[in-house]
Amino acid sequence: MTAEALTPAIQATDLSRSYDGGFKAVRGISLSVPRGEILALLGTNGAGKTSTVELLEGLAAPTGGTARVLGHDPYRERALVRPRIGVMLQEGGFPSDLTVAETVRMWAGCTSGARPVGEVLGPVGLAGREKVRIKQLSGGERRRLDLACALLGRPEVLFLDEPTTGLDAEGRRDTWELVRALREQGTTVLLTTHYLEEAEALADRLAIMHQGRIVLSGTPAEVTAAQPARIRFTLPADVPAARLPLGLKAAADGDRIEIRTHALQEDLTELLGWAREHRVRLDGLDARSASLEEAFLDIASRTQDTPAGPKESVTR
Ligand SMILES: Nc1ncnc2c1ncn2[C@@H]1O[C@H](COP(=O)(O)OP(=O)(O)OP(=O)(O)O)[C@@H](O)[C@H]1O
Repeated sequence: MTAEALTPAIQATDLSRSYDGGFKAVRGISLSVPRGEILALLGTNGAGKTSTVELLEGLAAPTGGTARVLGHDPYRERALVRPRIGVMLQEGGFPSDLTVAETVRMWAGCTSGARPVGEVLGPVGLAGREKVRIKQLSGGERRRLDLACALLGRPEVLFLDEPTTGLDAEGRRDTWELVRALREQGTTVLLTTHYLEEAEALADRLAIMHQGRIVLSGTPAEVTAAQPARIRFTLPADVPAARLPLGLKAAADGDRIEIRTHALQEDLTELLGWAREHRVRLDGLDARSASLEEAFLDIASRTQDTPAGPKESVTR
């Protein structure tokens, strides 16, 4: 195996970016995406995802730290990196009077080794729409056209910034299939998304950004496992929460009880055993494992003053 094949497709080390006026949008993030993997970058609005992706795409110079794409600095060595990557921005911004085919041909003119128009329109579901003008396309169709253009140069690394925003459920699934097929062919993908189920369905690894930092990362299973599971129920009015077994870390909100636990099966067994022994009815009993959504909401609820915790990196 060559040295290049062993280099991660995308690597960021302590990367940061400040805008004019001094606002720090990216505050020292480190991540590494091996070749042929999909990394989903998640975060609330303004977390710094696009600012980060733009650094990795070579569209802006970092204020600090380093970025490497296919072993090169994407900003300083743009001429080397650009032909090997595909970029789907949040808003393609194509001239609205051009047709679909004209747009792809125009884009192909700026792409080294561009494949034929039909080869990219078919997979994104725009076959037969060649003569339609951009202004007549739906929002979802424009997103597909953005994707078609990003695929023109058979990129080794593909950056997708919110690729399925505006797509209906079927269009979203089709895009997922396409992205999975690209991974099968060895393409490395970095995607940002607001859809947690998209990240869960596609990504080998996730990184959740908050206020310019990566605060949680790992495989979808690891990120979810870091969160406690929850058991909820209501106790009868004549049973005070203090009578619950001490080992259960229960919090009461009126008569509604919540237990957050990393040992769901054991704690649920203990609770049900106690309820049976004392003939207590647990109304509205609900036990559920942690979800990515909970991990995300927990992070999103952190305020500016809350420390972001130890700096975590997405490395293997
Ligand atoms: N050109 C700019 N000048 C100054 N501040 C900017 C600029 N672009 C972005 N920002 C700020 O940087 C922060 C991060 O923005 P960024 O677009 O990277 O976040 P994001 O995670 O991609 O958000 P979204 O999910 O809304 O797309 C935001 O507070 C934003 O207002």
